[in-house]
Amino acid sequence: MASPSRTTDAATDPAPTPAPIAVPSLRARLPHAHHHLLDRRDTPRRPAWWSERATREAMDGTAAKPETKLVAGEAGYVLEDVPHLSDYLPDLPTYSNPLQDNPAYSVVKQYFVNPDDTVCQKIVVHKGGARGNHFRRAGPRQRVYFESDEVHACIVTCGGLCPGLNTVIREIVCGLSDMYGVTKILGIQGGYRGFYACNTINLTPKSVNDIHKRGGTILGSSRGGHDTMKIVDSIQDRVINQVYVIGGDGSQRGARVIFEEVRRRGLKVAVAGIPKTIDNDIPVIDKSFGFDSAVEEAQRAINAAHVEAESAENGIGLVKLMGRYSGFIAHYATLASRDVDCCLIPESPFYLEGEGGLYRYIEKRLKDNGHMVIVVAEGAGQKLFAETMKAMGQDASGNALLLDVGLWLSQKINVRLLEFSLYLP
Ligand SMILES: Nc1ncnc2c1ncn2[C@@H]1O[C@H](COP(=O)(O)OP(=O)(O)O)[C@@H](O)[C@H]1O
Ligand SMILES: O=P(O)(O)OC[C@H]1O[C@](O)(COP(=O)(O)O)[C@@H](O)[C@@H]1O
Repeated sequence: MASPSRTTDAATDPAPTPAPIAVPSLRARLPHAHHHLLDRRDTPRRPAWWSERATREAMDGTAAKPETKLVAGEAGYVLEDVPHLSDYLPDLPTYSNPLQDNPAYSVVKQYFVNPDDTVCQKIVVHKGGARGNHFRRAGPRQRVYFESDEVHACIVTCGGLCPGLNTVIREIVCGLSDMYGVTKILGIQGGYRGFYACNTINLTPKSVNDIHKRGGTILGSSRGGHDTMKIVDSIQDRVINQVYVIGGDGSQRGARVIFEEVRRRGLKVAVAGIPKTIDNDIPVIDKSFGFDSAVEEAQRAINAAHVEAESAENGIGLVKLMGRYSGFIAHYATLASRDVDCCLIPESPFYLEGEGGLYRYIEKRLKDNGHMVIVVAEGAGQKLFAETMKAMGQDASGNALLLDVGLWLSQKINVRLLEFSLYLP
């Protein structure tokens, strides 16, 4: 996507010499927690969200087909339901929700989520059309399946980092403790392998009080190491009955197989997945946590690139942002910043040469404006150079590692600029 051109009188200036592309190194300037936005090659490999790998696997035909719990209704209504304890333990007793003792309870009209509430996949439908796919609405129910003093919960964070992980951990601990009267909450350290290979820590509202001010996850995270049997053995040995998994698509697939094993063993263990993606590429939910921070931080990088580009004749600021398979961070940061001339995202293929190509556009912007800022999402243009560079392989969780579009593009543009300088007016 290219933003509208800004016109200046730069074109009337004497022919400037092309400046090298400024790829601002903001690592030193940004708070530690945000370095990954710019270049995270030296940080633990980050995840791919379900839409990424699921899409890829669906395309390669390698996707496992888990059984989906479908409930058909009238007029084409289909509920894609969540697997639940009561599917295989039908006679479980239920209890009234302790939230009824919450001071807020009496003053709010519709306090609990109606068990039949669903969220529809498509907002826009035709009046005569089918009602389409729906999903179970999340939120507190009037009746619950655990008594407060029976609950032994655990929390694990897996896969890539995302701003807000500690806030989510804190909210689970404080919510369980203060609102549901739960006293036993374990933190599993180091991701899935922590169930069988690491220590656990007791989590209390006091111990998590300040953690939301820190980046990363206080529990640590990891890729790979999902040994379902060992994990469920550990859950059984520790008499855990609620498992909260905070993580991306890989983590949620892991949570699903844990639940399938729990079901196979007939255990009364609830497994809850809290979706994490910095990319905000999950349909149905309003916004994924961490996305706003990412966009905000990205704008700082763009701003710095703009300052550098503006200070050099024919300066180009090239900012590589996160986004393997989705350009939301790049796109939103571009729209918010107003300093970006061109935004390249994975969803929209681009090419270099010829009419409508990137080179022509760069030449025009430099002629018109004397400098420009390009934002490129990490996954943009991969097809363009995949053949000329060596494939990078996979990370420990099986996510494909991407080639560095930032480096490739800056080299390409630098070479082109040298040629371009030959025929600048
Ligand atoms: N299909 C799967 N089955 C079981 N575990 C999985 C699966 N895919 C990923 N995992 C596990 O989930 C964890 C996180 O996955 P990863 O892809 O690294 O990050 P993310 O959850 O952020 O996508 C890893 O420990 C990985 O081993
Ligand atoms: O650590 P890596 O492999 O460079 O991961 C980078 C990729 O992970 C992502 O951040 C996705 O992670 P999420 O799990 O937060 O959605 C992409 O946007 C990004 O391009």
